[in-house]
Amino acid sequence: MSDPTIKGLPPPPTKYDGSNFRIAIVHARWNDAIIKALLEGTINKLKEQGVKQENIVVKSVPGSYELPFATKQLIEAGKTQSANAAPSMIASTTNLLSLIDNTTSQPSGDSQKSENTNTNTGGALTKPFDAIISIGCLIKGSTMHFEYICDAVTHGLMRVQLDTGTPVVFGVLTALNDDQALERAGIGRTEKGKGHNHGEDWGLAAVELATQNQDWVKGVL
Ligand SMILES: Nc1c(NC[C@H](O)[C@H](O)[C@H](O)CO)[nH]c(=O)[nH]c1=O
Ligand SMILES: CC(=O)[C@@H](O)COP(=O)(O)O
Repeated sequence: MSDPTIKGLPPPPTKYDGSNFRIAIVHARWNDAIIKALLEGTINKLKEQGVKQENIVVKSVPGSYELPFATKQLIEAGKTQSANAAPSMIASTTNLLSLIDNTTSQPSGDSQKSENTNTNTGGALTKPFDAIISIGCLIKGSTMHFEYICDAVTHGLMRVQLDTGTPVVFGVLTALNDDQALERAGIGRTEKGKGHNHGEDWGLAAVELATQNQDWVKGVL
């Protein structure tokens, strides 16, 4: 086992506030016991940073090979949902303003703000996703299938985030055996102990990148 004082993710440089973020998680179902542990670790860490349960959207696909396509489609679906919600948001804001001052008022610049933080009647945000976490677990078998899927998924997820401008956290374990995967899901069963749930690192990365990206897209450094 590597030296934990050397390898690993240090605490984030600052405490991030995830309370206004909308995060999507898309996970494969292969190697389900490991996926379930990773998913729990990810969601717990998101909520620990203030992301609300109603603003965490979870979808699943059969295997890791489907992750890049599903991730891309989820990002686009979030943008479409936000655009569809915007007119109703403006209308309801206008109606509310006219009720308040009893005169018809044009949507203020604030309506732009409401478009960016749309909420529907359920309280869940309907703005585009601030980050996506793509979770899978690939375990080497006896053929080259493992190598090809690992390579395709890795490059596919990187391309999705660069093409869309939405942060995509790489939550895919590429394990050579079951125990390597179990240890990285925090449910190890050998003398090495339970290990560390990498889902926690992915939850941290999602909120950090969402925070930094909201400044970068506005030209704030
Ligand atoms: N062997 C694993 C797979 N294989 C399935 C593929 O990901 C894919 O669903 C299939 O080829 C149909 O397109 N998936 C994993 O996530 N983990 C594995 O260990
Ligand atoms: C990651 C895989 O696709 C792998 O589990 C498939 O196993 P095999 O190479 O024995 O078919």
